[in-house]
Amino acid sequence: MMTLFIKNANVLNGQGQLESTHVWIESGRIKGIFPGTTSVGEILISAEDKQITQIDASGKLLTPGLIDMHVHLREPGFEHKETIATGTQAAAKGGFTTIACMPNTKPVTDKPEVIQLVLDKAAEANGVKVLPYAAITYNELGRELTDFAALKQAGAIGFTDDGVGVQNAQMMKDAMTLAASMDMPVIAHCEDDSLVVGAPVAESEFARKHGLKGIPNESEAIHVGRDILLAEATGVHYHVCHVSTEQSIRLIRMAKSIGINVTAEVCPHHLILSSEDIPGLDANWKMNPPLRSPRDVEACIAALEDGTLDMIVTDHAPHSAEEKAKGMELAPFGITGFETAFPLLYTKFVKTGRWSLEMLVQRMTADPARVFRLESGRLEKNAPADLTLIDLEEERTVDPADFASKGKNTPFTGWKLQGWPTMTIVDGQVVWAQEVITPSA
Ligand SMILES: NC(=O)N[C@@H](CC(=O)O)C(=O)O
Ligand SMILES: [Zn+2]
Ligand SMILES: [Zn+2]
Repeated sequence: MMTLFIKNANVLNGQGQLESTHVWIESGRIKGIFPGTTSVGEILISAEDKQITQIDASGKLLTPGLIDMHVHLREPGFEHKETIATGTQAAAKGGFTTIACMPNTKPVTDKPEVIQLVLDKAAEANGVKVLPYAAITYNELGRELTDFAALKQAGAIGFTDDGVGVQNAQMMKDAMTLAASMDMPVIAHCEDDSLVVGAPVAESEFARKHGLKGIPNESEAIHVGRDILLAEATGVHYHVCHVSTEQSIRLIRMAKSIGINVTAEVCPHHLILSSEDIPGLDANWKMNPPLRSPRDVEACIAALEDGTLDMIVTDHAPHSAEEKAKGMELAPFGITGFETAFPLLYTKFVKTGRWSLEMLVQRMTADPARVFRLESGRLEKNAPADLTLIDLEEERTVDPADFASKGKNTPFTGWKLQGWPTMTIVDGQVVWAQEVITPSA
């Protein structure tokens, strides 16, 4: 076990200010947090392990490791898009220490063996914590509930048919009743297929101009409304995936105000881009839910600010260049997310003064940890040493060629951003660093 001493890092204190801080890590946990004025020698003299790796974090932000509760790692079955090895490497490079992966693989994670396979592959990978979701229905077809008890036993942390909505209300109600009985959450991709019919982008001027069918806002919100009523009836913890519309937000806000157990997430792209930004028929701008109107974008930002939306997730959805080259109508939905998320949000919302750094960090650490009852997500004595170092000053241009992810499908190519992670630590082990670190006595 590595013993780490991170010195002179900038850490957010409870008041939202940055304070120079030393952090001592032993046996995978945070053993001590000291003001930067404390003499390093004095602290280290009491260390049992004398083989201590010191990391000089002067000028860098140190946060709890980032948590991403909605990602696609594509393995098993779609290894040409991503593998658990490449996906966790991309996650680490993006500063993420815990990620929760979706079941729309091939086979779908609808059986304990598939959950086990994901956990085995994750254990062989770089150390980033991988939490698997299991499917609600076999093959995500919406016809028959999976064996929730067996899947929970195998290590699933929740149930979702992400990729598609559960079309049948009784099926969703049965899923919620069963999940509630075993204290497990239901996580929903909200989309009513009868209102979508094969459209690649949102109903918008862009769709009209290019003669494309449009996805209406109601196709999302109608499921949110339905599921809130079912969550009220069953008492389940209901979590809404990738919220993108003003209408969904209105419903979630109302549900929370009367105490229904609903939580929700939002993606960086739905906070930053609208359908008006799509430059042309480039499928790197195609994702589900689609980019909506500027009004929806503003509603998402405001809802994240007031806590109606609880957390930020990337919905990291890698696809191959060949698949994305099929064009706006035929290419699959989805964009990569891990390696741009923090710099995008830092540059667009913190640098501009709209959000505090504290709020951004909370929505990517403490808030997901609270909602999904994870032990990580806080920088405290005795907490797991899941930590991320970030350079808030360095400006770099997004170039997919630099991604560790196999997925190069991003609409953010060429964007100049600040706030790049430089080191990611999981359970006290450095799982990724921009520069090689050598142990020092
Ligand atoms: N978000 C996407 O556009 N695509 C996801 C599926 C999903 O999250 O619904 C994918 O698996 O590619
Ligand atoms: Zn989805
Ligand atoms: Zn997804």
